[in-house]
Amino acid sequence: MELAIKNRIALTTQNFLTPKPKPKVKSLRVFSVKCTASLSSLDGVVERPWKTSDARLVLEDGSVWRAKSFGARGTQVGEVVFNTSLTGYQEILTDPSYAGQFVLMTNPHIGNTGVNFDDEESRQCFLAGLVIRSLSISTSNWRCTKALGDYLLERNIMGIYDVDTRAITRRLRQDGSLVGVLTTEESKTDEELLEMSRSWDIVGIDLISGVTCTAPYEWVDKTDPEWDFNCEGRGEIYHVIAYDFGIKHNILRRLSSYGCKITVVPSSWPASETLKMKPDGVLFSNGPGDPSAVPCAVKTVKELLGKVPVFGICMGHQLLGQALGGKTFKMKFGHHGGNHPVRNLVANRVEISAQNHNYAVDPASLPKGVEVTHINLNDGSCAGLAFPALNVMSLQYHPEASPGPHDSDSVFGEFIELMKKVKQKA
Ligand SMILES: NC(=O)CC[C@H](N)C(=O)O
Repeated sequence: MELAIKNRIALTTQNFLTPKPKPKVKSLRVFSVKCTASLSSLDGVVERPWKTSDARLVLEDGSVWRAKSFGARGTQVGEVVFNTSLTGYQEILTDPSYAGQFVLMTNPHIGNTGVNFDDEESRQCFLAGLVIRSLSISTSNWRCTKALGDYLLERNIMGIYDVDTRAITRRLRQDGSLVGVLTTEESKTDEELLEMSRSWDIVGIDLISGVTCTAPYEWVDKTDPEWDFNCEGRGEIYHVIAYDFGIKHNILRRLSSYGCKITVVPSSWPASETLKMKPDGVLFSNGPGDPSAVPCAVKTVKELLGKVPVFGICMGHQLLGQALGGKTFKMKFGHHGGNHPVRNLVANRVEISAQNHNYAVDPASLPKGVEVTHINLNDGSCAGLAFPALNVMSLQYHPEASPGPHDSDSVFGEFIELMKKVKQKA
């Protein structure tokens, strides 16, 4: 590794990877975004043409953020994470890996392209809620079929806008991810909401069982030919069993475009049943929550190791890391966005990647023979693994993008090559 990169990693690793102590609450502090125009002299005479704040986000550090609600109403608890993607809010909203989390978008303008049916990444929105700075008052996109607010309302997801997302992001970077409670209920006091946020934790909870499919099914959809790339002329069919820990549809579309016949199975599907189906390869998908809270999934992964080529993405990578004997840990505020530089040590190139995770595999905990194939250049964390002796490959991030750059798409081709090599040997 070049010295400049090594130094950069040494500098940043300490900041980003240290565990977070519970924040101390001195007193509740209220923050609200000021209106840019004022009708104060006319107050009480005319109705304000804009909505006034009707929601609060109370963080476990005692900060109270006044906001305006859109989408569903009620009270919801979750972990607040920030996402730096400039586009693709609908794919983010439907990524099951966000279950239990509020996604705060750092891009201040959200909603301008509305939503459409084709950009869904799963059957529903599993996230706790959406936090944005400014909600677009109109939608302007030829693919739009619905406005964002109506979509969230229909899916019973809370959203807030006119919040100082920049200030919250700085706080999360400083203190680490924070639990928060979002409410539109006036009757709940700030103290009650603070108490609620401090008595909930995302660590140690199995969130996979709430998002996985209930029965196996065949996946048939490919990437729309108009938008396909990288995989022309691959006619050969490989049968892949995809474990659904909260799988994003674009993983399935890309595998299918690359020439795979896919059977998606629930997270609890026994390894023995998978082996009976004689697949050419197994995919372990992305998924929400703490990877060390799902020992059953790790057991399944372990039982398949060495018997069939396997590819893990995000949660799948973390489960593989554990199955190989390693440990995962919670990061300070994780990686969420479409602009993460990763060094691919095998191809010796840098790829800009889409990421969404709060946990990582500790490379020091891995046994001999396991290779770190990719590293995140922002903080030096492990972004990919391989164990060639057992035909294992994995990425901590999202080669399927959706949303995000496509630099790492060719990894699906590498999985095909791995399956081909093993099949030819058999
Ligand atoms: N996208 C994912 O699979 C996320 C994995 C895991 N839930 C994490 O936050 O690290």
